[in-house]
Amino acid sequence: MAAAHGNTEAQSTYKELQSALHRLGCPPNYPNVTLFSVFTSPVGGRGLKAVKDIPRGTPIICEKELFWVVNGTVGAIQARDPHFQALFCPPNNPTPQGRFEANRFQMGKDTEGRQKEGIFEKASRLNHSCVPNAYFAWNYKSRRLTVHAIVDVPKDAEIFVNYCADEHLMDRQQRQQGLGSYQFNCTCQACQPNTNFGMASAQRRQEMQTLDTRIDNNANNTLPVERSQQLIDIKAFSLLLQQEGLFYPQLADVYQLEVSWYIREIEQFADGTGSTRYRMGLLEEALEVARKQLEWDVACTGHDSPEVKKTSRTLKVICGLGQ
Ligand SMILES: C[S@@+](CC[C@H](N)C(=O)[O-])C[C@H]1O[C@@H](n2cnc3c(N)ncnc32)[C@H](O)[C@@H]1O
Repeated sequence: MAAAHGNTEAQSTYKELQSALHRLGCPPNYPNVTLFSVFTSPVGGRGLKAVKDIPRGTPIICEKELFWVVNGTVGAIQARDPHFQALFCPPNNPTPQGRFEANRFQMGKDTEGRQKEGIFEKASRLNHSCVPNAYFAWNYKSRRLTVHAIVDVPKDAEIFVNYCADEHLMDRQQRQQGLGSYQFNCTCQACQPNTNFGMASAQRRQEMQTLDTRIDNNANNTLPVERSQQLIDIKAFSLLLQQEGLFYPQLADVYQLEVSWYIREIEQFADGTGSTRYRMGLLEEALEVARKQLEWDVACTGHDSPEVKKTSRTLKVICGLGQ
C-alpha cells in the first residue's frame, strides 16, 4: 500500500478522520424538544412545519412504529388503533387498507427475510417533495425511523421528504407515475415546468441520467471510458445533484464512487511506481471526499446509523492506505 509519511496535510486530514471515527461511538443526539407541529399544509391535507429554525443535520424525528406488517395487508386489530385512525385516509379508498397504503414506510426485514412496512404517528404526517428538505431512514440498529434536516429549514417552513427512490434520474412524468399510489399531483419546485427552477431541474435530471448511464456502462465494462473521464463524470454528477438540492442519499452514493476511484488509482501504484507526489495528492483527495461523505451520512441518518457504519468502513480502508 502507498505510504503517507512525510505529508503533513494528508496526515492532519487523516487525524481529523480518526477523531470523526472515534466520535461515531458517541450516543446519538436526538432532540428532546419538539421541532415541528402538525398544520394544514398548503399542498393539501395536514403536514409538519418547523416551529423554529432547524439547522442542517438536526435530527427531527426518531420514532418507533405504531405497528408493522409483512404482507402489505393491515389486520383488524391494527385497523382499530386510534392513532392509526387519526391519520390521513384517501377519499377514493376510505378503508383501513387505503389508509395503510397512504401512510406506510418501509422498515427492515423480519427474521424470515420478509420486508416489513410500518405506520408511524408523526412521520406519517410528512408530505412529499422531489426536492425535499429532510430525509427519512430506517435505523435497524436502534429500530427507529429517523428524520433529519438535510438543509437549513427556516421556522414555519413545511418539512418535506421524498417518498420515492432514484427520483433524481426521472423526468417529471416518470416521477408523477412513481407517486401513483399516493394519488396526488406533485407541485414541488422541480415539478413546475414553467419556472426557472423547474426548467433548470428538467435539464439537470436529463444530464444526470446520461452521466448515470455512462458511469454504469463503464462499471459493467460495456462501454469503458478513460480513467480521467470517469472522474470528470463522477464530479459532474455530484455537482448536478448539489445544484438540484438533492443532498442525500444520491450524493453519498456519488461520493462513494469518487472515493472508490481514488482507491483504485492509489492501488495501481502500490508497487511503488508512479510519483510519490501524485499518490499523496490522490490520498488527500480521497480523504477529503470520504470526510464529506461521512459528514453527510451523519447529518442525514445520525451518528448511530448503519449508513455511517458503512462509510466508516470505507474510511478505514483509506486510512489504511495512509499508514
Ligand atoms: C403520508 S400522508 C402525508 C400526510 C397527509 N397530507 C395528511 O393529511 O396527514 C400521504 C398523503 O399526503 C398527501 N400528500 C403528500 N405529499 C403531497 C404533496 N406534495 N402534494 C399534495 N398532497 C400530498 C397525499 O394525499 C398522500 O397520499
